[in-house]
Amino acid sequence: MFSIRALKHREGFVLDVAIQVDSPGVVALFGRSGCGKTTLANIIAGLLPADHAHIEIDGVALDGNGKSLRAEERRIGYVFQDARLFPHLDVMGNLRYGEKRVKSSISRRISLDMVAPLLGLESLLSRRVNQLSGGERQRVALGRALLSQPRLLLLDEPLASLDAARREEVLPYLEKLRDELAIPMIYVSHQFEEVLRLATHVVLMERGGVVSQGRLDELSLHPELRAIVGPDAVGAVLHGTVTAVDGGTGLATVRIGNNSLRIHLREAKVGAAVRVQLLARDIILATSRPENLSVRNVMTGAVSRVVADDADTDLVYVDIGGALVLSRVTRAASIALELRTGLPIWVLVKTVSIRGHAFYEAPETVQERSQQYESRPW
Ligand SMILES: Nc1ncnc2c1ncn2[C@@H]1O[C@H](COP(=O)(O)OP(=O)(O)OP(=O)(O)O)[C@@H](O)[C@H]1O
Repeated sequence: MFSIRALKHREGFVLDVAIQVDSPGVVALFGRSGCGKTTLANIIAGLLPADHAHIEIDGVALDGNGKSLRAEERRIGYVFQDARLFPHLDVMGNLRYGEKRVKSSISRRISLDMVAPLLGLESLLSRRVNQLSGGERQRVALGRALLSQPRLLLLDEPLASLDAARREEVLPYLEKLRDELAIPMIYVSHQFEEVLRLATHVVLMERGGVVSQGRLDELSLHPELRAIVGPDAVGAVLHGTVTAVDGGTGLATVRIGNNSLRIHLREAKVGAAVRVQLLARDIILATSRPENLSVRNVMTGAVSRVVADDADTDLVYVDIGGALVLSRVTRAASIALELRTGLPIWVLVKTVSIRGHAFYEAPETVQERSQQYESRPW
């Protein structure tokens, strides 16, 4: 789907990246401030010339082999931190602007009738830009970008200027774009929460380079990611499948590895693929089967390894059968329990502490949508 190589020298900074993503979905560029995310996004969009670039999206070469398409020829819908709407136009006028930029030779797959309900814009169409909240502005910016019939949406920290409540308001719309339109997206962020909810592939960047890339569950325990998000936000990200939903309690049972977890999930459906994060600080370990506890989620596994995190704390990796969970325990507890590789262990986690809101459709569904998408002549 994406093949990106870019080299750019700036005073005191070198961007040198190679990104290869074969699956459809949302590719998150994640890293600290100044690591080069926006520089790369601008090169992809054709707004910044690189010293060397090879950019291919869905088999279409945008840059490379001596040919570089101009920004307006790339069909990339770029949404920035600030919505950059036209203040003299109302919402409808801003959306129509996106449509006007489309060449007649391109078939229009995305219509205003589709975008308005998808982004909850129906009641806002006649509003002036200065009558919109920050979240609404970003939704209009997304709509305008979509109506330009992009082959790729490039979102550079689209929620960064919003407060937490507004971010929560916009995030479900981004999830809908990912799941219902299956439009390829590159999502630039330094907010792990957003990556956790949206990304299907993560590119971890540091000082102008790619440290690692892959699925978030594979990268969640990467030391560099740990260093960026900090000890309190460190935890295993796991993929599982909903096997049951209890209508009474609203709890979904999610199969992960050889174990099951009960999780609060919005709109959980049996068979849906789910992503959950278990923060290392919330995981309790026991060396014998625990009884008479209020904790609902008890998984079984074996200690995979124990590593020192700091002077007083150990990180314990537990294999729960095909997946690793991380627990942060005091060195004193680690010694008292004689934690060591191979030791059978029970892993406890309170339902309320599981971040299970991030979920997406079964990969095969996304794959199917993507194939439909690719078969369209636009
Ligand atoms: N116009 C410019 N001219 C020279 N150097 C620049 C320019 N813009 C950015 N840089 C430098 O390039 C490096 C990468 O910046 P970039 O904005 O791409 O990082 P980023 O990861 O997007 O950061 P942030 O998350 O803060 O937006 C930084 O060292 C920055 O100082």
